[in-house]
Amino acid sequence: MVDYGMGGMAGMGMGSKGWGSAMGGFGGKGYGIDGGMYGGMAGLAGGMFGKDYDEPRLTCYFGEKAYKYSNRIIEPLPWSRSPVLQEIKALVENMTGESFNSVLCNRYRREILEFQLHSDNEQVYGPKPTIASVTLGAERDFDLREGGSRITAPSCQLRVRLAHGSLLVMSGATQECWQHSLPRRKALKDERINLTFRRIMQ
Ligand SMILES: O=C(O)CCC(=O)C(=O)O
Ligand SMILES: [Fe+2]
Repeated sequence: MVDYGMGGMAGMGMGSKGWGSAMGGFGGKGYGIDGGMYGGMAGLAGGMFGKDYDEPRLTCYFGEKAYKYSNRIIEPLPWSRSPVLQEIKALVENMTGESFNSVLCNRYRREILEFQLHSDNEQVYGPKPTIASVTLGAERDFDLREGGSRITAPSCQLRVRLAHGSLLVMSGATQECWQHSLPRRKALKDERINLTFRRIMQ
């Protein structure tokens, strides 16, 4: 785990070691995630929310409570639909020492598009949330820019390469003081799946 040491206020670490058999399943086709995940993703892409548009990524969400995302409400799929995700969640919890009750899954079908600068600072996560981000498939650059509700003049920027099997942990005041994005890139051969494990306050 590499600690990027953001002055103790915000913390970010990264690592890829220590994955068990769950990750092995992601090497081949279909990433080993069961039909539940793909079913859910296809459902969202098909305009489940009334407004049908071509999203740059397919999204699904597992957890217990509905999730508000870009002015949309995403109903959770039950954990029982994906034993693989349960296994990965347990590994991530073990590695981070945190407990998570939801995971947002993004499957990127057109890598050429960017994921715009944002912070995951919704109230539902509470103050200083820990968000653990797992990358599967294609590598992708992940940019961090200092700024956000508490900082008006951005000063620091950071680029991290998210490799297959990597775990990026954003904690402390990361969401308050930093924004993150995926920069625009040429189309990649492989798809990418990103899993962000989060704790939603009950
Ligand atoms: O795909 C990624 O690495 C980041 C996704 C992200 O920032 C999000 O879902 O909020
Ligand atoms: Fe994010």
